[in-house]
Amino acid sequence: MASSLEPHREVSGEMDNETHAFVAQLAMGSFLSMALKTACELGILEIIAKGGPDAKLYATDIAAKMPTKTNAGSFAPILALNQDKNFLDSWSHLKDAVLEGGTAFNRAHDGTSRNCCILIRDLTASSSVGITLHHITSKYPNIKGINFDLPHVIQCAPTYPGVEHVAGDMFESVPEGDAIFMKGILHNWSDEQCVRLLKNCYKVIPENGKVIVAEFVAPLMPESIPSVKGTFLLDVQMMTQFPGGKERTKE
Ligand SMILES: C[S@@+](CC[C@H](N)C(=O)[O-])C[C@H]1O[C@@H](n2cnc3c(N)ncnc32)[C@H](O)[C@@H]1O
Repeated sequence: MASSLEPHREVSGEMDNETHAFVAQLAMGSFLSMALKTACELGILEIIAKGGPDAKLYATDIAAKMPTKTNAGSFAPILALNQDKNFLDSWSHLKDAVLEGGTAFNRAHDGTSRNCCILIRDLTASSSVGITLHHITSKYPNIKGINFDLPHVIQCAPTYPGVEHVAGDMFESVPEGDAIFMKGILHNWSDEQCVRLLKNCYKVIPENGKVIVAEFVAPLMPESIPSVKGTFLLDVQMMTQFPGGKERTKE
């Protein structure tokens, strides 16, 4: 008999985004109970329910009604609340089951983006042991790659053709490159730390250089689909493991 946990299609080779998101959900499932426990302890569910069915509550509105006082300053609980609330909102069936009250939502900002085309000769990447860079240089052997990471990580990195391993601290400086590719790096760090890192990247790229960032994009409105649930699971994981870490919206 078919169950909602069974995959809906055959997956061969590369996983598609929704399948990957579903696997991530299973792997990070414990964050749902952690977020729910925190929401209960902070009284978030009661506050939203008390707002009534038509209430539109921002995270700051909910934070203002919370009796809990923390030592972390006023910004930290609001930030944490946003992350926890987005995550819970993306589990709409849970929200519907628990809440009879209003909807909580986030402030929207307009933003624009543009596409760019890049030609890379030297590519610097912060990428652990260099596997991502190896995928790139094996397909495009004209690209020379520099895998940059902390010394204890570089120590364990295997040798790949076209990939040079360089050890250092990206908050001090990063190696030069026509392009700098960072996958899953910025979400570990606070906005201030990201700015510091991005400034270090800017210093070492040429005038027409590129900094390429690969991250999950958090939507402005939580939706109950696997890719969004996965992004907010990761958001909660970042919040719990890295001070200031978070998944960011496109803006
Ligand atoms: C989330 S992992 C990167 C994941 C990898 N890019 C991938 O796609 O699988 C973050 C990496 O940043 C490295 N890192 C952390 N602090 C660093 C620093 N100050 N300087 C350089 N690398 C650092 C970590 O050692 C780790 O390998």
